[in-house]
Amino acid sequence: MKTVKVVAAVIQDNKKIFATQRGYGDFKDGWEFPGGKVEIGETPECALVREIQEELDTKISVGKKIDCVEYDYPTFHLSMECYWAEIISGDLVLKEHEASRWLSKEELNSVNWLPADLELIEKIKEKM
Ligand SMILES: Nc1nc2c([nH]c(=O)n2[C@H]2C[C@H](O)[C@@H](COP(=O)(O)OP(=O)(O)OP(=O)(O)O)O2)c(=O)[nH]1
Ligand SMILES: [Mg+2]
Repeated sequence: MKTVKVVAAVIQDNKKIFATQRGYGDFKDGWEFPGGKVEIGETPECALVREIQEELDTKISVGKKIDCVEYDYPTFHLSMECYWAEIISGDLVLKEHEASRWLSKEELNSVNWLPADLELIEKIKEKM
C-alpha cells in the first residue's frame, strides 16, 4: 500500500484549538487540522508553513512536534506529523475548507474528526 506523508498544524490561541472542515474530496465534511501533503525535497516544517499559507492565507511559526500519526485507510497508509503552531500574521481565511471552529478542551470531541485524528485528539487534550 502506498504511504502518503502529511503535515498538520494544531494552532492554539487562548486555550482553544483551530479545527477545519474539509470542503472537497473523499473526506468532504470531515474535520481535520489544516495542512497537507509534503512535497519532494521539503522539510515537514517548510511544508506546513506552505500549506497554511495556501489553505488559510496565514503565516505561522511551527513549534514542537506533538505526534506522528500512522493510520491505515482502505486505500493508503497515512503518515502524519503533527505540530503545535502559532499565528504570526493573517486572519485564517478559509480558501479550501467549508467551515472552521475554535474548540476548547471540552469541545474537542464535538466535531466529526477524520478517523486518523481520534488518537491525536486524546494526546492534545492531555496537553492543553
Ligand atoms: N490535513 C490533514 N489531513 C488529514 C488529517 N487527518 C487525515 O486523515 N488526513 C488525511 C486526509 C488526506 O487524505 C490527507 C491530507 O491531504 P490533503 O488533502 O490535506 O492534502 P493537500 O492539502 O496537499 O491537498 P491536495 O492538493 O492533495 O488536495 O491526509 C488532518 O488532520 N489534517
Ligand atoms: Mg490540506
